[in-house]
Amino acid sequence: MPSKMSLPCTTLTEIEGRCRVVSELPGPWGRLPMLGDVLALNPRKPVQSMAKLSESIGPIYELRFGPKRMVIINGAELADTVQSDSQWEKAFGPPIRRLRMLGSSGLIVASTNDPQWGAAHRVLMPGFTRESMRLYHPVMTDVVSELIRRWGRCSDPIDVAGDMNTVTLEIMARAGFGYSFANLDEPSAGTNMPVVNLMLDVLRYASRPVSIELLDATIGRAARRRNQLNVAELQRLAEDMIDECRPDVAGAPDLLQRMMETSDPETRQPLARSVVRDQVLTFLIAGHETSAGTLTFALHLLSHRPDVVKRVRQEIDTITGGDPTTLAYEQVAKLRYLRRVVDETLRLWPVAGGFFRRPKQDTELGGYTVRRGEWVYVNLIGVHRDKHIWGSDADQFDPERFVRDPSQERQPGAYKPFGIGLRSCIGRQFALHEIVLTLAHILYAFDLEPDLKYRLAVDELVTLKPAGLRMRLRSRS
Ligand code: HEM
Repeated sequence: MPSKMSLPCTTLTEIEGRCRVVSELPGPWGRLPMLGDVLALNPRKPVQSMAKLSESIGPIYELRFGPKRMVIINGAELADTVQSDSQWEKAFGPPIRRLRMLGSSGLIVASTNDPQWGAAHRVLMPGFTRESMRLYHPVMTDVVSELIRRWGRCSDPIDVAGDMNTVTLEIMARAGFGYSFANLDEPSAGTNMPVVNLMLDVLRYASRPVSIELLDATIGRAARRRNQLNVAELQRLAEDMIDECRPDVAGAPDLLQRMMETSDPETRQPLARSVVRDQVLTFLIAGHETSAGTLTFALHLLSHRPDVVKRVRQEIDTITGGDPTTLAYEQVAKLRYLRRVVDETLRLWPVAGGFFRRPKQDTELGGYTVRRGEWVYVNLIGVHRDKHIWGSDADQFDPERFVRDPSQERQPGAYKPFGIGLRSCIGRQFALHEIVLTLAHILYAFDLEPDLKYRLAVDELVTLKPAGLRMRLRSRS
């Protein structure tokens, strides 16, 4: 029998006082000297290729890029292991790290130890309570109603992702910052809203492959310059919003008024203007792109499922008596079937893609050792389609999965579209309310006619989104 020392690919590790042999993590074929696993991933679709790789390698594997190792997990049980905030913390992978160019104290990109993150987090959290959500509801309704009126006059197929970006950005700006980019009722408020294009350009630059980043100093100079100009323009826009912010007299501050008028309850200090500006940009980008992607996926899936749309309309009839334009704040939470549709959409297409964690100490993950500080990427496509949890039809769209059955409680890590722990999404309730409300209005007003030639292709611009989806809408009235 060979000794432990002669076994290939093994290391010894001490875990919970037991000494055990742990195999080295598997990885993809074709690793290049120096460069590592660059050929294993489609650089334009890293999240989808990581999920694909897990089909051949297994739910846990490593990718190496130069000296850096990244552990990828694709299963619900493994995702469970990285939940604890006392043992794991947020890590910042390439696209999120690059978004620091917009402002380093933004909630998404700042480190948890950064005092600015703590201060902004504490000041903003009350902006997402039920009371605050109640204030955003009429604003959301106004914006969506404007879109419905414009679509009602439009006979051409619509650019779904473009219009969803417009509607969610406008909701974020009006509800969060008392600012309006456009009245969506106007014919000109179509898919080419300049600020949406500006943000998409910045996201495109942030999600460019590492291999292209190497060219920044040479042929990538022009792109870098354009990105700097885009970032400067967005920062100017955020400054304008701050300048235009008026004091809250009604005792119902929006997010911007809250940041301008409230001190950090812990330090009693107000937020610095630069910190406020970083949050405005963070919320404009994080608060619209993800919701827009989810709405776009939902409309794509629903356009092929008239049976589901029919049930959604029956539910709206029951709750509102047949007029969704009167949908009140409390009624949105009662649209339970529609909420299941949204949950299922986010299961199949978790628009954030995934998130990075790192252990605070050397630790065990799925029988392998992960060293303190090493990056672990939780690939949500893999986790949310884990057949051990979701069944052999995990790739199918079935909102019934989310009917609550206490006897079949899933493990906590199995469904995490909004992230984990302390650094999970602060805008979760905002997003769910806005998405359910928007879908209720759209599905009640229009029949969705899919382009039967369209095959779903998913772009990755930091977040996931259907590419080139167009759809014809038929007014039901
Ligand atoms: C369907 C829509 C959304 C999804 C799927 C989503 C998902 C996520 C995820 C996974 C994270 C954690 C990222 C990480 O760990 O690196 C996150 C963080 C965050 N999200 Fe969302 N999000 C959505 C909508 C929103 C909205 C509407 C807002 C604002 C109103 C928002 C604001 C934020 C912020 C500020 C953070 C950073 C929180 C922190 O670390 O302090 N998100 N989101």
